[in-house]
Amino acid sequence: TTIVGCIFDGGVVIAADTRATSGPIVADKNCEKLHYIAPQIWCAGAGTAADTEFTTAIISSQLELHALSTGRKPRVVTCMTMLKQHLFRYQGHIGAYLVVAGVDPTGTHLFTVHAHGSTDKLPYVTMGSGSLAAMSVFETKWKPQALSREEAVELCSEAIQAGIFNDLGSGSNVDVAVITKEKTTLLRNYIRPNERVPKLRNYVFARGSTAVLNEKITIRKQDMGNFATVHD
Ligand SMILES: C#CCCCC(=O)N[C@@H](Cc1ccccc1)C(=O)N[C@@H](CC(C)C)B(O)O
Repeated sequence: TTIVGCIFDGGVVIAADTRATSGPIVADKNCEKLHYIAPQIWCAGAGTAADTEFTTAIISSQLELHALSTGRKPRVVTCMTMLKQHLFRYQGHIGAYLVVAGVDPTGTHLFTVHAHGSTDKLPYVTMGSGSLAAMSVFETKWKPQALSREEAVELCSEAIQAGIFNDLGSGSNVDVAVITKEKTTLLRNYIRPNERVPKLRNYVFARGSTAVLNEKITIRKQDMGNFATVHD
């Protein structure tokens, strides 16, 4: 997996590839790694598919109950804290490596949460087996000046593509989610760089397509008797 997150002036972008693997086998060529937590909080997941799916669903549910009991909009830091405490309790046995991003009344936030429960708060992050390929893009192209929405989307898309093309654990398509104060936009399969083109069913070549450079006919000794002696 390659997953990334990047803050821009007005919100935050997260993106992911769509490959699920089981050893050397591609188990799913177009799976979803961007998970809904709350209207303006989304999570990208790497690691064990089941663990990322269930962990985000459980915390999404708990966060909704928390928002209802407080009567306030859910905060990204609350989501991050619930995730880290859950994962720490299981001492890393829940293989969920998450990028948590969103906008709440306190502002725009981007965190990473690792399976053992450690967290980081940064302006751009990468996770998964393709994270080094993706980080090479950020370390080369990211700038401290505020990025525009388009710049952030392009940068995240390029970082994911670095993972898709250089990491065997990543592949297929690019999914993107753009979260702003106004709304969240999920761009499923934003880029499809590995479309499978229809294969030609049959290959017919005209005679002479391949030049015959020389011909050599050998008759076996024991076959010599099989030819009538021809005299003019
Ligand atoms: C078979 C099957 C379904 C997917 C199995 C499955 O979790 N694959 C994992 C790799 C893995 C991990 C731990 C045990 C085995 C296999 C996988 O593809 N993880 C990607 C993210 C998830 C959300 C798709 B990525 O991190 O590479």
